[in-house]
Parts: sequence; structure tokens; C-alpha cells
Amino acid sequence: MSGVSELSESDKVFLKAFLPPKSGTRSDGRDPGLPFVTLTYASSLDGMISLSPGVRTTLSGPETKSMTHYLRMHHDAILVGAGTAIADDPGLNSRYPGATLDTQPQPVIVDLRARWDVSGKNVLRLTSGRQGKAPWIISNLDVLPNQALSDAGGSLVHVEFDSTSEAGGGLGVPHTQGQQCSWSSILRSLRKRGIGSIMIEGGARVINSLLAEPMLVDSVIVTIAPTWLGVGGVAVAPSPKFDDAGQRVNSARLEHTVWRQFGADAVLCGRPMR
Ligand SMILES: NC(=O)C1=CN([C@@H]2O[C@H](COP(=O)(O)OP(=O)(O)OC[C@H]3O[C@@H](n4cnc5c(N)ncnc54)[C@H](O)[C@@H]3O)[C@@H](O)[C@H]2O)C=CC1
Ligand SMILES: Nc1nc(O)c(N)c(N[C@@H]2O[C@H](COP(=O)(O)O)[C@@H](O)[C@H]2O)n1
Repeated sequence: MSGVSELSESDKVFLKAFLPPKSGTRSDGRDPGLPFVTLTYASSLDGMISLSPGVRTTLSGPETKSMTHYLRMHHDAILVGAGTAIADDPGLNSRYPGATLDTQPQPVIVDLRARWDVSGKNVLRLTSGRQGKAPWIISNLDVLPNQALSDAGGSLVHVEFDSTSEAGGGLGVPHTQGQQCSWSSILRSLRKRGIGSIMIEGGARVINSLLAEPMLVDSVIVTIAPTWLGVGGVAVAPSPKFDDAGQRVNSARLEHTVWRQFGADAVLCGRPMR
């Protein structure tokens, strides 16, 4: 049993405006070289997404879990960072009723330093059972680092390092977190491979850096669970932002927001203010 059930018609209507347009590409005439990007995650009331770094933590209830699998089915790809792949061993497929191999999202893992060993992991188990697609790895390497991955049909999406990242964190991420690729390069490379829409699930580093790049994000869908994870959890907290006068301002904000209750959880949808 997957524990994923059909959404009600009214739940689907609530989500509709925040889903990628049918063609899978942006509808507003802007950059056709970028996919439609949905940033989506589940948060506690204290803004945490897991109990501590590297710990898989269930926040979504059955209704919001079903919503996540509905959203996955409506995107061409689903992306997580290596930290999430290592911590969660995610399946990265859609278990929504009626999902077929054709409607499965393409799993994408950002793993520049080849930290994630995919051997024996859930995503490959699902690939071999034809319940999901073989993952793509975003890396600046030239060949896939893992034999199990190439045997399963996975592939490498080569993206160069962002030349500004060592100097100060080109994605609004402190430079102590090492070299990185620009989100624009990652997303453009995926678009060139036919990805018209992508659901980005996390983890914290991925979400925080994307919140600093509102031009790249089309929709944000956040599940808010009625619980506090407490000090020491992994927080969604983008880097501080300053105006031209050097005054601290809000790091990011949503507009056109709508809220709805799904079981015990609240779901917030909005568009990043640019
Ligand atoms: N509640 C929720 O909805 C979710 C919770 N999580 C939780 O988040 C935690 C993991 O978060 P983090 O440790 O922050 O890891 P993460 O999943 O954000 O991955 C960070 C890693 O991804 C790579 N990366 C990300 N962006 C990059 C870029 N632009 N260029 C180059 N490399 C890049 C780097 O290897 C980096 O170390 C886990 O505990 C997981 O359970 C993860 C997803 C969703
Ligand atoms: N929507 C949501 N709610 C939670 O409570 C979560 N912990 C997550 N985590 C994300 O889902 C991935 C697990 O996916 P599978 O069910 O194994 O396919 C995990 O890696 C996070 O990206 N999401």
C-alpha cells in the first residue's frame, strides 16, 4: 500500500493555478530556455524541514502526501540535492493512483562531488520495477561516477562550476559550503534535455539558495504541519538580504497567496515576489 489517494476535485481546483501550464513550458512569454519551476516542501511551525541534518523526518500527513504525489505526476522532473538523497533514500517517483512509467517525473540529483552512492537505493529499485525513471545526476564530472547508475540507464547532466561561487557564494549561499553551479545553468541544461517543468523538493541548501533567485521560480507550494521540530532542526532560512542603503530587508516573499487545509496540515501556494 502506497498510502497515496486521489485528491478531491476541490483540492485539484485549488492547486490548478500553481501547476505548470499544459505544454509544460512557461505561459507568460518569458525565457523559453528555462523550465517552469515549482519549489515545494513540508515545514514545521518553526520553519524546519527535518529534525536534524541527515535525518528523514515525516511532516506531511496522508492528505498532503497525496498532494505531493499528485504534484510529482504533473511535472516532467523532480530534483533534490545530494544531502537529501543521502539522508532520505527517496523514491522520487509518483505513487498517485493511475501513475504510469510515462507519467513518472525524471529524478534529478544535484551531486557535484559524487557523494551519493546510488547502489541498492530506492530509486534504483523503483527503476528496475518500472515504477520510476533512472536518475540523472547534475555534476561537473565528465562521466557517471557509479556503475550501478549507468547499468540502470541513469545519466549525467554536465554543468560547469559557477566561477563566482568560490569567492562568495553565487547563489546567496555562504562560501564555506564549497563550489556550486548556478541554478540558471542547472535549469537551462535540464531544459535543453527536454524538461519543461520541474518540481524542486529540497533540501535546505537547495531551497534557501533558490529563494534567493525568485526570477527562476514560478510557484511555491509549502505544506505546513501542526508541529514544532525544535532547536537543532534543519531550517528553511535564506541568506540575509540588504537594500542599496545597506539596511536589512526581508530575504524573500510570496505574492498571490492562497491557503487551504489538507487534513491536519495547511497548504500555502504563492508566487515569489521579484
Ligand atoms: N520536509 C521536506 O519537505 C524535506 C526535507 N528534506 C530534508 O533536508 C535535509 C537535507 O538538506 P541539506 O543537507 O541542506 O541538503 P540538500 O538536499 O539541499 O543538498 C545539498 C547538497 O546538494 C548539492 N547542491 C545543492 N545545490 C547546489 C548547487 N547549486 N550547486 C552545486 N551543488 C549543489 C551539494 O552537494 C550540497 O552539499 C535532510 O534532512 C532531508 O530530510 C529534504 C527535502 C524535503
Ligand atoms: N512533502 C514532503 N513531506 C514530508 O514530510 C517530507 N519528509 C518530504 N520529503 C521529501 O520527499 C522525499 C521522499 O520521497 P519518497 O516518498 O521517498 O519518494 C524526500 O527525499 C524529500 O524530498 N516531502
